Amino acid sequence: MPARPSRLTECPAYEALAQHHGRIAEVHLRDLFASDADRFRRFSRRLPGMLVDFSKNRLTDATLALLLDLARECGVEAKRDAMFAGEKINTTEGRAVLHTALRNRSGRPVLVDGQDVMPAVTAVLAKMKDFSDRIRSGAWTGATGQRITDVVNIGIGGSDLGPRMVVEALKPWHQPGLRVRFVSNVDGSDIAEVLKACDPATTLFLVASKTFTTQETLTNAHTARRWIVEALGEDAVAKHFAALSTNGQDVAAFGIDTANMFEFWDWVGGRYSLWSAIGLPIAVAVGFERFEQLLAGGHAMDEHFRTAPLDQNIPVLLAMIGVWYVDFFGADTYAILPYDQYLHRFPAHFQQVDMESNGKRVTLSGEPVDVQTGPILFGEPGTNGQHSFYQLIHQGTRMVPCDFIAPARSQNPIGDHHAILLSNFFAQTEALMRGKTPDEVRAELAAKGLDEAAVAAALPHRVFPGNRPSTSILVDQVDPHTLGMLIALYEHKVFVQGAVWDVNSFDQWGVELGKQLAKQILPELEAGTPVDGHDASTNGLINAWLEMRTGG
Ligand SMILES: O=P(O)(O)OC[C@H]1O[C@H](O)[C@H](O)[C@@H](O)[C@@H]1O
Repeated sequence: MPARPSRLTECPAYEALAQHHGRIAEVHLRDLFASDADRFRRFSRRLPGMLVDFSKNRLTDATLALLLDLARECGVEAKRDAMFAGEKINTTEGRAVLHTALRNRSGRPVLVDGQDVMPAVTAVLAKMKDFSDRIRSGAWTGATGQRITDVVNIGIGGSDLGPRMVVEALKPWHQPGLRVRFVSNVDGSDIAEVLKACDPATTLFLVASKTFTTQETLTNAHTARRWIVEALGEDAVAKHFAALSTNGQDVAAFGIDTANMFEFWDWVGGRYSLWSAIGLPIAVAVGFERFEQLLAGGHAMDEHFRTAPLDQNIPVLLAMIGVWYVDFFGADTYAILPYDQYLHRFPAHFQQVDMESNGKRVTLSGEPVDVQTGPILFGEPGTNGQHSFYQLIHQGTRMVPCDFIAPARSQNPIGDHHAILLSNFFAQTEALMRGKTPDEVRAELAAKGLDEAAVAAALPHRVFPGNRPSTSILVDQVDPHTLGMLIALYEHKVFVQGAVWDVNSFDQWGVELGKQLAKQILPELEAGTPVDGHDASTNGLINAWLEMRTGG
């Protein structure tokens, strides 16, 4: 593979795209649809159970060809193959990136440092099956012999968002009488509210932390441990705690029997870890068989990503469309809008996956990037978002590319709810694309009997420019397999964008500084004497808090 130019803007396709952008920026999507009856067919792709329509994006055949040229010039295919092959593509941490091995159902070995990781993956899966079966059947009992009714996952970041999102998404498959709860925030209110709802005799904690050093998780875990020990005694810990971690030593030091530890490995990134032992709360909530279906869905998307030609490759297409908006249209933001209540944590999970992966400012070789990188991601389920922030998406000054996701079939087919939901799903993308022209507004207002002056005054406020891009993803239903496909699709999309921007999508050094400073400040707060070692604002805030905290 010829080396890519050190700067993205020096890639021939980048230059060509910049010129092409000048031409396409003037073109309205309404006209692209009007002039091409075949546009939907040409700009949509299907996989079993999934339709991805990207025809309502600001692109033509020429755009797509150039975007795929750019992907090739950036070596996306070789980087993808390097990831699947277990090369240490997380260069700042010297680690392979192999969440794909966790869901590898192919029987092919996956080598890290010459060693096949699959036997260890399979062994942990077997242990997860055994454990989740025993919790669900009631064979695992607490210290007093009662069955477990509440499993509380204590974790944060990747050790919370992914499993929490999936557990929420698969609620129709939860076992009655067995609740899976999540505690993440170090704010004591988070754990306090969960403990209020639980009985120590029937509660089991999963302490989920890749490093087992995360302050929030350990603080919450210690509080949970005290709660169990106070109610049931020290010996109860073994029956009421398990750990999901890569760090056996610290798990043992915490006092959790390593027999109750579910291992994973440094080649699993935190935000990609829901497929690993971190997925144990998922297996407990919906059963191991369905957890395996989730893995199978992820694997199906891996196979597609690994083998499909770029112009058929859905993660690649979505990634390059994203690059198009970020780098050529200057779009700073990006919205994921699931029209499915069960997917309400999907945007929150991908906020971490995307923003922690590609929120980077230097290339792999440490040079400042010469283009914008990861966008600001936000989202809420439809239709709720429609009554909140969609106004800005329709009529604000910024372009906000949106992904709309909906299931064809509802898990709760009640009356006409689903048809109403989907009518909104279809209507929003149509409205964003078409907009409403001055002529249309004029005719509408005139029909209402408004006089000319009133029409003229109202007109600018009622016009929708349209031409606002969206991608629609329709899935058969939100079930474990489809959800696995969807998650892996977005993971790979983020990967491809990171490959184009030439950043390390698998480290997160930006999280460290605040952590270090908090460690310095905590003893100052505990000492309780006024401070003067920080900047004036930080000193002022700390000293004010020291006064205010007593409520005096
Ligand atoms: O799983 P842990 O080691 O406890 O890490 C939990 C989270 O905290 C870190 O600060 C990172 O920003 C996240 O990527 C990670 O998922």
